[in-house]
Amino acid sequence: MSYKDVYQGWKNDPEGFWMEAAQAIDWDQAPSKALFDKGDNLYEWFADAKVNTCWNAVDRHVEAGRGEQTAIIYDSPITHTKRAISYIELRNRVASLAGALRAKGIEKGDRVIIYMPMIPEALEAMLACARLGAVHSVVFGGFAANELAVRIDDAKPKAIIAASCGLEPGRVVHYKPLLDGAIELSAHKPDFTVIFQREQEVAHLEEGRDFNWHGFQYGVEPAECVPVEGNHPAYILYTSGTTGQPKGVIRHTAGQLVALNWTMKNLYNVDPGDVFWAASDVGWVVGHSYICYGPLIHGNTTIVFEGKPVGTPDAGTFWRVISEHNVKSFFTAPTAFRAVKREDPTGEYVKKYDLSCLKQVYLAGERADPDTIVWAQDQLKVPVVDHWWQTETGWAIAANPIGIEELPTKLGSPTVPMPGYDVTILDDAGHPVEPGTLGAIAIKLPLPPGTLPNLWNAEDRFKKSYLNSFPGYYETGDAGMMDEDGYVYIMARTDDVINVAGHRLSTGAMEEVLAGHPDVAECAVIGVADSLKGQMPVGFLCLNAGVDRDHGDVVKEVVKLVREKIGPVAAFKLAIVVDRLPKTRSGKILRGTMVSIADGTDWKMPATIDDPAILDEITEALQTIGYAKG
Ligand SMILES: CCC(=O)SCCNC(=O)CCNC(=O)[C@H](O)C(C)(C)COP(=O)(O)OP(=O)(O)OC[C@H]1O[C@@H](n2cnc3c(N)ncnc32)[C@H](O)[C@@H]1OP(=O)(O)O
Repeated sequence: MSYKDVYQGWKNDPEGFWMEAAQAIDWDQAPSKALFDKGDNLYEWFADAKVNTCWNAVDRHVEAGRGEQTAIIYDSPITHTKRAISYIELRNRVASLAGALRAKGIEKGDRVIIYMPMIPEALEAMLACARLGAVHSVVFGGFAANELAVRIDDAKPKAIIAASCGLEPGRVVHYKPLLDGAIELSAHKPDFTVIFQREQEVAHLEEGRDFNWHGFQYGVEPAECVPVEGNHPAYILYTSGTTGQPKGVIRHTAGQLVALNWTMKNLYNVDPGDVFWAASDVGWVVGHSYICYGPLIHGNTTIVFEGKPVGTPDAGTFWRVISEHNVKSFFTAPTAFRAVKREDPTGEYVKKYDLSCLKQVYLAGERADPDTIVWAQDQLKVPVVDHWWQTETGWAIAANPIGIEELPTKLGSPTVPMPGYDVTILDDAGHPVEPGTLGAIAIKLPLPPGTLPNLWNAEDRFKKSYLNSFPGYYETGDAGMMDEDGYVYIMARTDDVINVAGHRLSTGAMEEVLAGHPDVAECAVIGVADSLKGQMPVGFLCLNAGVDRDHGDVVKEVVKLVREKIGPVAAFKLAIVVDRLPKTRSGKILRGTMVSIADGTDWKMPATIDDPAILDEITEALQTIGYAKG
């Protein structure tokens, strides 16, 4: 069948399409129907089913006689470690961990925060929660204690599972002190923590609160898989919004199982037993969907890679891993390829490895620039698929569905909508626009299985953020267009969220930190174009009257403050002191115009600007740090 047939098949009978896809899942109680309309534009999928994620991701493969197949390959160039874990080992390890969590009181519905680096134990912790029906919330290791505390207060976890440390090139990330700091800062206190002690740093455990990963499993009864309702939350994953308070995206159990399983063949073109590698982090949605759940549900081998595209030890690391572990489909962020390309533009490292196993490459997390795609195509000689999705959707909105049919690539486009997504471009008044016309990218409701049904404890915010602007549609927050062939083009965000090295960050959250500096009266943060990371944040600071300190010192202090409060992942390194910020007459800061000036792209004087002279001041200030060169 062609893509067109499959997409049309879904359009003709959406529920039939997903009921058929649902047959690939082992149900404790099969769903009576696919879609449940909850009213008020809220929908759930397979809500009346009973099912367990861990059973589908682990146990069923053992039951089917594939227990000896490798489930997880751990490859850590940082620690010079490689390890393979079979499905049977994974089942035993997860059942034991889940048993220990249960013995300490964790039950279905309890929240468990996971704060771990890229080690197999992070996946085991996720799966152990899934086994019990506990709702995990993984927090990325590059976030600081304050961000962890915000998530603890929102999710109210009964337990936190963490590692003693993470390892970044050249430095140890001291997770345990960060965790202790977060618990100190948060109003909600977990009952207990479980610490995986890494040999690179053994952390102090607080008697009665902190338990050793191995020790607390001693003598416990392994836990069986607990069937949960189809609409039971599998996890909460926090993502940046326009303010410092992150949004807790909920993923329902059954929808995730059905949708991710469908994508593994139809989009990523792998069969059970094939090796699939997503070089991301468990702290991001890619890590949830395509390091942990998708490949395991589908019976693939997944890779947990603890390293970087360059420097661990060189720009050939990706190719070594692909060749050594027989990777068939590889998923990474454009920023990672840009880093490799910068060090090895002519692909000398590529030539050192036999990459005949590699059949296709997938890029996501940020817009893939044509240069990077062409470079990857030339070097790797396989299809390079840019695809577009979001933390909210959990899987691709638009892609080239290679497992169905390889469509022609159009550089700059992540190709076409996937079944389940009725993508529409709307004007400001909410009317669909003609092909080739720029507008807000919206998706006609209902969204497909596996996407967010709501935000954790924040239904009003969910409606305000996604549903209210265009009634009957999900607002993606991206602007773009579709061409005559139905190809989607993503051009920009419609809000103040920026994307730095594939990490979605809130400029609003950074502004909240800058505004907390005692010498700062007013501030703005924008994302400027960066040839490596896509975008980089730049802060503008207006100091309080009477402050005559060295501007360089204030800048150093705010840079440190953002690292301490949000974390190194914010990559906030640039700030400038200015006298005034450009605003409209109603007081709105003209961030978009500031971005155009910084990037040297065309811009028009905003009709509502209060004082045009301020834009000259901003231009001069940006030139002092190497931007706005025209
Ligand atoms: C499709 C749906 C989605 O969008 S899901 C999100 C998809 N995004 C991704 O998968 C992210 C892709 N990006 C990456 O993997 C990395 O940025 C790559 C390309 C590997 C580069 O890494 P790196 O060189 O560390 O740069 P960076 O900008 O990521 O890091 C900035 C600073 O943060 C630090 N950091 C990073 N990760 C961690 C971590 N897990 N724990 C602690 N710290 C971390 C880095 O060390 C770096 O720190 P520093 O400022 O250099 O001191």
